[in-house]
Amino acid sequence: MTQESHRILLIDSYDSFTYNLASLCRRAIPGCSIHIIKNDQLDLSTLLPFLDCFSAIVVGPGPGSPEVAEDIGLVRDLWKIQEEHLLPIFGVCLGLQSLAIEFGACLKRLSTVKHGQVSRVVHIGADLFKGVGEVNAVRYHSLHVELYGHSAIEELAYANDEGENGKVVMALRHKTRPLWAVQYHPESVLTGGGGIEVLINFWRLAQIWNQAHGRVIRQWDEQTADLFGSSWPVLRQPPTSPSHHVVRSVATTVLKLPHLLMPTICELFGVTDETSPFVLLDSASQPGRFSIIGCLSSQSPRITYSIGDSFVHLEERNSCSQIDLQSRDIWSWLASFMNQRKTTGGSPNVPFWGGLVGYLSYELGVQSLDVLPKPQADHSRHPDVNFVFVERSIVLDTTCGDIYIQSIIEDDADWLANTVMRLQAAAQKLTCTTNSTLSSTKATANTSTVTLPDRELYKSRINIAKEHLFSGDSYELCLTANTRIALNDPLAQKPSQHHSPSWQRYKHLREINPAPHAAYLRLHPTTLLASSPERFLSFSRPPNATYQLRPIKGTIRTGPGITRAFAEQALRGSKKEVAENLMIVDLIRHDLHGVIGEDVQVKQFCSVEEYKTVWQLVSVIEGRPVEGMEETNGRHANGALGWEVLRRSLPPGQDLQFSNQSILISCIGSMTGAPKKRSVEILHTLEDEERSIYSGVFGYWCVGGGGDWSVTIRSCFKYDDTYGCASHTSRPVIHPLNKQVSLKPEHWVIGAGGAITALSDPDAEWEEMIVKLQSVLRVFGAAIPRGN
Ligand SMILES: C=C(O[C@@H]1C=C(C(=O)O)C=C[C@H]1O)C(=O)O
Ligand SMILES: NC(=O)CC[C@H](N)C(=O)O
Repeated sequence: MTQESHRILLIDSYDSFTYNLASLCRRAIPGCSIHIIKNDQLDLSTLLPFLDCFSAIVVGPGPGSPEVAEDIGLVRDLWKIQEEHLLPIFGVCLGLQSLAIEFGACLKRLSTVKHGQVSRVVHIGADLFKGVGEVNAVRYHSLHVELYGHSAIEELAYANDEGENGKVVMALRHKTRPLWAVQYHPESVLTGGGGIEVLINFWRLAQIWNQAHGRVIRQWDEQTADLFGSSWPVLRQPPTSPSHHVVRSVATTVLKLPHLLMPTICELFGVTDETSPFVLLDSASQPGRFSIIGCLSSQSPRITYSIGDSFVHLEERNSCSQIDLQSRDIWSWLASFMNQRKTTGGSPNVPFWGGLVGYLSYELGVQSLDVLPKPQADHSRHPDVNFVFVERSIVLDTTCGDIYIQSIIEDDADWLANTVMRLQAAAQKLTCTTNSTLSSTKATANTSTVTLPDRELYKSRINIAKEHLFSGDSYELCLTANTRIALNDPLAQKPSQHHSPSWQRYKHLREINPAPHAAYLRLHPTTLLASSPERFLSFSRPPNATYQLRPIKGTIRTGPGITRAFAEQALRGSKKEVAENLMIVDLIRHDLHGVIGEDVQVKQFCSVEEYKTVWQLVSVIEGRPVEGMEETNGRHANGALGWEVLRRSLPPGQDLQFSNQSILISCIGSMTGAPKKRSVEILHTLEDEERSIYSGVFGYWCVGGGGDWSVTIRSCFKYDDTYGCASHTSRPVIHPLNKQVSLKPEHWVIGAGGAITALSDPDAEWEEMIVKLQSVLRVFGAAIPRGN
C-alpha cells in the first residue's frame, strides 16, 4: 500500500469532538485521507461494497446510548460484518460502548458521571498501549460497560474511580477480530500519554492485520468520490460570486488627541439623535484595544434579515428594497455583498477600515440544526441579522490615544478634513472645560418593573438538565433565562433628535461594568447595549489570517475578600470549573478544525481574568488555515473564509461543505453546550422563549478581510418598531424614516445563565445567573428583590 492509499473512514455520531479526532488521526497516520460520514448517512448494505477502499474505520464519540438505534445508527452493524468485508476499526467512547455490547457486555450508568475530567488510566503496556507510559486521559461519559469472563472482548485498560464508580473499563479489543476501542477521549487537549500514542499503535496493528489478511485497498473512483465526498479538511472555496468591482481604497488621517474620550467623539457624531442609527464597538477595558465608531448618514446601507424569509431587506439612500435570496442563504448573500466591496490600502495598524457592523441572533445559528424552532409568543419577528455598512469611521486605539479617521467613499477628502477639524476643535475646547460626557445620566430608581425568571422553576430545570447529563445525552448544557424590564414612565425619557436615553444608559453601563467587548448598537428597531467579556471569534486580515476564539467558562463574583489568589483557587482549583472550560475548549477546537484544517492550537488554557463584577476562566484557541484554502488568485482575500468559520462555529458538528446546500451551523458552543445539536434540542425544552439577540454575536466584518465577533452576553436590548422601514416586519412596505418620538413604554430584555454540568448545584447556579444579570440590571436603577 502506498502512502496515498491510506484512507480512513471516520463515522461521526453527531458529536462536537469529531474533527479533533480527525486531526489526531492525520497526525498519527501521516499522509492519510480522512472521509467523514454521519452515522445515519448510509446504511450497511450501501457501505459494504466500498469498505475495500479504506484501510481502517474510526468510530467517533457521541451523545445518547449505543442501545438506541437513532443514536448509534450504522455503527452497531459494523462490528459483526462478514470476514470478506472485515477491516480494522477503532472506536472512541460511544464507539467502545457499542462494540462491547454487541459482544455481550452490559451497559450501565456511571454512579458519578465523568465529563471533562482527567483520570489516570492503568493499562497492559502492550497492544494498543505498547511502549506507552503513564496515561492521564480526559473522559466524557455517563455510561460504561461491564465485561464478563466469557466475552469475546478483552480489557486493555481501566480507571479506578474507587468509591465513585469502582474500576471502569477504559480500553478493550476483540479477541479475534481487528476491533479496538477506548472509553476515554484520546483527542482531548488535556489527554496525556494515551492520545496520539494509542492511535499510532492502532495504525500499526491495523497494518499488520491488513497485511496478514492480504487486504488490497481498492482505488478511489468517481462513484466512491460521489458517495464519500472530499476528504477532511475540505479545500473547497466558499460560494462567493467573482467580483467585477473595482477594488476600493481607504483614505486615512491619523490624529493624536489623547484627551478626547470616546463618548465625546460619539456625541460629536450623532449619537444623541435617538431617531437615527448609530454604531459603536467599544473597548471599554483591557484586553480590548480599539473602539470603532461608525459615522453614518442617511446614505449608509442597512441590511436586515429574519429567519424564515426568502429575501433580505436593503435600505439605501432612504429607500428600501427586498432582495430575493433565490437559491442562496443569507450567509452567502452577505459574502457576495462584501466581495463586491473589497478594499485595500488602509492602515495595517487598524483592524477595521469600514464594513458590516451589527449582530446575528442566536436563533440564526440554531435554525440550521434541524431543531424545531421555539413557538413565538407573537407573530412579529425582529431581525435576526441586523447590519449597517460603515463607509466612514473613527477608530480610537485606546492603548496610545491615536485616532484614525477613515473613509472608503471615493473622493471624500472634504469629509476627512472636516472631521479632523471638528475633532481638533473638540480637543481644544476640552483643554478649557472638562470632558462633558464623563457624567452620565444614572437611571432613576423606581421607574422600572423588573420581571425575574422564577427561581424555583429555574432550579427545577437545572435538575432536569442534570438528568440529561446523567443519561449520556449531553456533557454540558448552558441554561439561560430572560429578565424583563418595563420602564413605566416613558415621558420621563423624552427620546428625541437631541436626546438619547439609550445612549445615557449605555454610558452608565460602561461606567459600572467596563468590558473589553462593549457596544452601543442603535439599529432600529433594535437597540443593544453590551458589556461582554467574551470574544467569540476574530480573524485577522488575509493573507495568513489567524483565527482566534476566547471562550469563557467558570465564573465567580468579585467582592470584598475575593482576591486574585482566592479566585485562582476557586476557579483553576475547581474540578467543576476547569471541566466546564475544557469541554468548550475541545468543542471549539473541533469547530475550527472542521473549517480550517489541522493547525489549531490552544494558546492559553484556563487563565483567570478579572472583570468589574466577575472573575472568569478564559482560554484562547487559535488556528491558521491550510495552504490554498484561504485564497485562490486573490478571490477570497476579503475574509470570506473567516465569515465561513463564523457561520459554522456558531454550533457546528454537521457536514461542513462549502456549497449552497450546506447546512448552516451556527450558535455558539459556549452558549449551548456539548455536543451542540443534542444540547440545543434539550435547551429548547428547558427555556420558555427565544433567546433572540442574547447569546448570538455582535461585531464587524471589515472590507479589508478581518473580523471580530463577541458573544452577546452581559447585555440588554429592546425593540422599537416606530422607526423607519428597517423596522423589519415581513411586509414589503416602505415607510419614510419616522422622526416622531416614541412614547410607548420601553421594554428591555436581559438574558443570563450559566453552564450546567453534572457537578452543578442549583442554588449556586441561580446565584451565578443573578450575578451576571446584576452587572447589567443596575443601569435601570433596579435591584433584585430580596429573597431572590
Ligand atoms: C450564559 C452566560 O455566560 C456564559 C457562561 C459562563 C459560565 O458558565 O461560566 C461564562 C461565560 C459565558 O459563556 C451569561 O453571561 O449569561
Ligand atoms: N463521549 C461519548 O461518546 C459519550 C457516550 C455516551 N453518550 C455516554 O455518555 O456515555
